[in-house]
Amino acid sequence: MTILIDQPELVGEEEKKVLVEENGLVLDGGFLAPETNSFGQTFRAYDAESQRQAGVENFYRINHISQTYDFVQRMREDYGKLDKVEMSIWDCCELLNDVVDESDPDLDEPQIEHLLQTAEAIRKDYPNEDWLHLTGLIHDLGKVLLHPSFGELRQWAVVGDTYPLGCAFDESIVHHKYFKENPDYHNPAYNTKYGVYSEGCGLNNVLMSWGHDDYMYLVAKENGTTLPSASLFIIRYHSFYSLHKSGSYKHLMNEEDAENLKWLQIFNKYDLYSKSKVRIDVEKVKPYYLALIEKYFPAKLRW
Ligand SMILES: O[C@H]1[C@H](O)[C@@H](O)[C@H](O)[C@@H](O)[C@H]1O
Ligand SMILES: [Fe+2]
Ligand SMILES: [Fe+2]
Repeated sequence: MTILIDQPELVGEEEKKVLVEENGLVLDGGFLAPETNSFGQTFRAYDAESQRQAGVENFYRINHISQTYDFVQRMREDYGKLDKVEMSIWDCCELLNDVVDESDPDLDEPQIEHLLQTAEAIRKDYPNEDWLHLTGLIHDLGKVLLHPSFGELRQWAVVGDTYPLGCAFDESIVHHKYFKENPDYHNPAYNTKYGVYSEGCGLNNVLMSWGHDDYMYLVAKENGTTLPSASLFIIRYHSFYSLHKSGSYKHLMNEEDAENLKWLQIFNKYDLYSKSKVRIDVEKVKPYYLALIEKYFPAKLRW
């Protein structure tokens, strides 16, 4: 059951309401989602005419044709070695200064802005969950795969929504039609509801399309982060919109996934709706995040 609690703070005309579950989990920290993005469109309107539409659709065409079960296995094996670079979390944030994501209809700012906008929006509504602030800061760091020192992967292998391989592609996935040209689409071992999986097998056993989510999850875990399991879950599945937004693929989840999904759904609002042209003063907030990084990560990580 969820309870509505009035917040004394007034936001414009509206009074802030906070949704709290019986177990104390704050489902809605009072975040008021804007109706339109900085291009005047609703968020994630993949078919609406806009200056980014054609580029984004072309991105998904290539992504859907190229992500296969075999490809993901090879990438996980190669990048799982973490033998590319040694650097700190903050160094990586700075590398993302130059990265713009071609899959995103709502944002054309450098990625470091998005990281700080997400983290700061969470911090405002959930001041005591410092692990969630840091999760906001690092959730997209895997986009560093686009950087020359990481083999300069193409955008289709790094960004965009993610989905399972090894079972049928669900209709709720953005621009689903392009999967018809993916070899796995025609492979009977991979194109049924369960494919190579079984009921409740747990997402940990599911091979997701390769990109910044799974890579950053591997980096955080293998470098021994002390962040809680909900944080690792958020990092790993934040682009899995067909699950956390559309509710598809729930038959593959286990109980732990179901618990963690609640946090992911909270996180998603901040990840999506904090995207704006309002810049954060990096130097001002840097000391706070450096302290958090020190609390949850070693000084240097293997990437
Ligand atoms: O275009 C966006 C972007 O690449 C995000 O980082 C990712 O998490 C989203 O799922 C995707 O739709
Ligand atoms: Fe992301
Ligand atoms: Fe993000």
